[in-house]
Amino acid sequence: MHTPLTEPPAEAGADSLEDQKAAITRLGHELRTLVETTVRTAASPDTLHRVADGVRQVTAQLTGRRRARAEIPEVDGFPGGPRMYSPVVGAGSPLAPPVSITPTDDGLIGHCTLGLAHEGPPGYGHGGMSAMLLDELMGQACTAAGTPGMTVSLQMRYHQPIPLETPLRILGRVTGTDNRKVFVTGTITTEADPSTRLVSADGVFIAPDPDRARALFPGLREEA
Ligand SMILES: CCCCCCCCCCCCCC(=O)SCCNC(=O)CCNC(=O)[C@H](O)C(C)(C)COP(=O)(O)OP(=O)(O)OC[C@H]1O[C@@H](n2cnc3c(N)ncnc32)[C@H](O)[C@@H]1OP(=O)(O)O
Repeated sequence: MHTPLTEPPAEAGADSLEDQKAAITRLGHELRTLVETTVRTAASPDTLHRVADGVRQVTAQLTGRRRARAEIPEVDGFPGGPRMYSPVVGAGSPLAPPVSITPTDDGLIGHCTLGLAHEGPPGYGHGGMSAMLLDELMGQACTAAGTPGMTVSLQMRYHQPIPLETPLRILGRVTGTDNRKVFVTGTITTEADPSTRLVSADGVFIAPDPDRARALFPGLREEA
C-alpha cells in the first residue's frame, strides 16, 4: 500500500518552486511516454490488466492534496508565463506534445512533434489538435504583444493533413487591434517545408476588462 503524498509547504521558496517544477516536468515526461506507449502497444489482455492495476496504485500516490478548480498553481505563470499543466505547452501535462515556443520579430513560433496519441485519420494529426495548437499559439501571441485575450472566434482551414512523428512549426501573429479586440493569424507547417501551409487560422481574441478578468479568474494574483 502506498502512502499518499504530504501537502507541499504553503509558501514555497524559489528553490523549492524550481524543485517542484523539475519534478512536475519529469513526471509529465514519463506520463507522456506512458500515454504514447499505451496507444501503440499490442500487449495481451493479461498484460493490459496487470498494467491497469499498477497504474491505479500509482495514481493513489498522488491524492494527498488536490488543487481546487479555479486555483492557479504556485508553479504556474498565468497569465504571462509558462503554464506547467497546459494541454498544449505544459511540461507537466501528459496531454501536451508539449509545444516549445520562441519569439520572432513579429510573433511567436512553436515547435512540436505529434505522436500516435494525437492521431485523427490514421497516420495524421487530429483536426481538433491542430485547432488547439493554433488557439494556444495565437493566444500567446496576443499576450506577447501586450494584449492578453481570450478566443471568441477561430476560423480554421485544413489544407493538407498533418503528418505524425514529424517536427512541426506553428506560427502565431497579431495583425491588428480594435479597442479590446485583437486580430490574429496562425499557420502550421512542417519544420522541413515551412513554405507549405498545412493548416491556417484567423482568430479574434478579446481582452476581458479587469472586473471581468477578476470574476473569471478568482485565483488571479493581484500583480498579474
Ligand atoms: C488577465 C487576462 C487573461 C486573458 C486570458 C489569457 C489566456 C491565455 C491562454 C491562451 C489559451 C488559448 C485561448 C483559449 O483557449 S481562451 C478559452 C476559449 N474562449 C473563451 O472561453 C471565451 C468565452 N467568451 C467570454 O468569456 C467573453 O466573450 C469575453 C470575456 C472574452 C469577452 O467578454 P466581455 O464582456 O469582456 O466583452 P464583450 O462581450 O463586451 O465584447 C467586447 C467586444 O468584442 C466583440 N466580440 C465579442 N464576441 C465576438 C466575436 N465572436 N467576434 C468578433 N467580435 C466579438 C463585441 O462585439 C465587442 O465589440 P464592440 O461592440 O466593443 O466593438
